[in-house]
Amino acid sequence: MSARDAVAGARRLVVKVGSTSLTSVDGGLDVARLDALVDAVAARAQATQVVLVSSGAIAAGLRPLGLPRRPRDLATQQAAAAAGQVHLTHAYAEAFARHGRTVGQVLLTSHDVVRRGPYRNARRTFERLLGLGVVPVVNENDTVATDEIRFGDNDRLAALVTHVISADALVLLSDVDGVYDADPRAPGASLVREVTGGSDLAGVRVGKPSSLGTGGMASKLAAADLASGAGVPVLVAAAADARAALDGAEVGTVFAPHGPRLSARRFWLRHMAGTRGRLHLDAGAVRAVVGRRRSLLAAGITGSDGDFESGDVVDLVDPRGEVVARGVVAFDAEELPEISGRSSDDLPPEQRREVVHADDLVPVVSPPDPVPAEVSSS
Ligand SMILES: Nc1ncnc2c1ncn2[C@@H]1O[C@H](COP(=O)(O)OP(=O)(O)O)[C@@H](O)[C@H]1O
Ligand SMILES: N[C@@H](CCC(=O)OP(=O)(O)O)C(=O)O
Repeated sequence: MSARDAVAGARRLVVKVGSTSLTSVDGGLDVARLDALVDAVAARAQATQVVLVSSGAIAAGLRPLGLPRRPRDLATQQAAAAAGQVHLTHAYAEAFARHGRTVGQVLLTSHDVVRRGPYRNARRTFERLLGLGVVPVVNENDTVATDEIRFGDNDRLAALVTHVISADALVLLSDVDGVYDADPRAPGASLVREVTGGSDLAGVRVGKPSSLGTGGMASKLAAADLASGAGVPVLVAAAADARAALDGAEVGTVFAPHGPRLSARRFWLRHMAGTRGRLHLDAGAVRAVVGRRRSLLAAGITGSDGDFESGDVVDLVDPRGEVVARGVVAFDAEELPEISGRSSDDLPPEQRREVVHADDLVPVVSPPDPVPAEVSSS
């Protein structure tokens, strides 16, 4: 089955739409475009469970706060998101109501999907919302997300949500009708219709995001690479072509799936941007953790650095200093020196547990095909 057919036939679908497709350049929601998008999604949602990941909170907050352009500092971005998210959700609720559908707002930070408890909650909530026929409308919880726990861009968030709900396909909608081999604002750029491996992207050059977008095409490529590399077909298309895209028409750029599907927590652990510290492992621990997929015990740790707390994500490093795995640590940084190198029998009962449980651990593999980063400055 082709990736376009997979999108058309998906029983569960994640559709992500970017700020540029929902807002006008001077800030403020473009309700006509939002309505048109909702018409397309609602038509599809009759036969398919659809989760909508929508950007646009910051852009929608500019006008209400009297801001002339997208702010650069995090605090003002967060304030704009707080004001804008209200308008965004309201507009979606009204637009879907015209189709007799209810929306549910889901705001996530990366902690909510890395930590086991919140992850299970989020997954359960999605299942329940979908079971009730509600269309979940997801965004990053911008007001509380700090630099360390940000997804950073909604393309990545959408790739992750696709895994959280085990969706069959991911559609990334933007103001551009697919991936071009060069910045489409420059003359002569042509559309790449299908990506089956990194070689299809070898000649692709990526320019800056539009003035309202966050990640630009580079982040869409990275998200498409993450999702398709973990077994999910991806389509990048124009929001204006949403209906055709969701019907499997020959629009946009498709990324064929390759690689095994990972659980969402492992997917995120492997690909998340930042970690809070490092645990140094001896050779035996590396063999146990990477080779035999065992939990990491205190006995195999030779040292640690960083300022982490129990529940944070840390890198696991081999004796040569290479990162070999990532995992959720079950101790605070200050407890590690006291327990490192000691066998479980030597530890007091309250510390006799895995430092990183096997379920919270994923080996790190380097990506086979590099994704183009932003190169031009148009
Ligand atoms: N090689 C490329 N192919 C397609 N679009 C590109 C490319 N390089 C830069 N872009 C720009 O990326 C923009 C889309 O990213 P962005 O502004 O972040 O949108 P969104 O808000 O939809 O996430 C388009 O407006 C396009 O001009
Ligand atoms: N969470 C932010 C959007 C972040 C983002 O990735 O934006 P975009 O590049 O337009 O998809 C917001 O709602 O404004």
